[in-house]
Amino acid sequence: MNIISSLFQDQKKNKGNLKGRIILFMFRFAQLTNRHILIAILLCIYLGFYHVFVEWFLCVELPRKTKAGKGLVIYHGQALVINQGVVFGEDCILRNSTTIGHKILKDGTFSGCPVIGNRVDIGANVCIIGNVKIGNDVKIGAGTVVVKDIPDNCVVVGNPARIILNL
Ligand SMILES: CC(C)(COP(=O)(O)OP(=O)(O)OC[C@H]1O[C@@H](n2cnc3c(N)ncnc32)[C@H](O)[C@@H]1OP(=O)(O)O)[C@@H](O)C(=O)NCCC(=O)NCCS
Ligand SMILES: CC(=O)OC[C@H](N)C(=O)O
Repeated sequence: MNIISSLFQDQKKNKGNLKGRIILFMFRFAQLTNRHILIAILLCIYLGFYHVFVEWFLCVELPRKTKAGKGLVIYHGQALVINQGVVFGEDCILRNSTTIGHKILKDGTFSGCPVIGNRVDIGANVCIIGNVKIGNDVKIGAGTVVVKDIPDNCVVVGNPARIILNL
């Protein structure tokens, strides 16, 4: 993944959305520390600042280890919680009050995390949990709870998510 080109694409996609731009700039910069332990050591004060400012003040948990393709958009962002194991494709949209992460299995271990395709538009108040795969070109309606795989090219809504439209 090219962090610098992702950074430029994110900025382009978040035009007019200063808060999204700031969060994503700081996220991509924090991702540089994934490249080598020495970079992480050099930037440890920055990582502390990223953690306090973005997580505590802006209420967006977007760990530096989360994999995200270029062109990520964050609208509003409050109460957005993403697990570090989540993978996003390119040009995905995230909004407020959304949780994407793993679940605790019956034996007490953690499941895998969602793998999300390209051009997935995730509405407000969505939960996507567990080892699920979301296809490309998917719209996930506000308030949807996703616990199973979603195929390409569709719109899903509800709890549990159901397809209302094939695109
Ligand atoms: C899912 C979504 C993309 C569908 O938009 P749309 O294609 O214009 O769909 P429609 O409004 O024509 O609704 C189609 C049907 O789905 C239902 N529906 C739409 N969105 C729904 C949702 N989020 N949850 C449950 N049902 C929903 C409608 O009630 C309608 O049902 P009906 O056919 O029985 O009357 C949109 O409703 C949505 O939720 N977008 C998220 C945007 C968002 O989060 N905005 C907040 C900004 S912070
Ligand atoms: C809450 C709202 O309407 O926000 C609009 C914004 N463009 C979005 O899609 O998130």
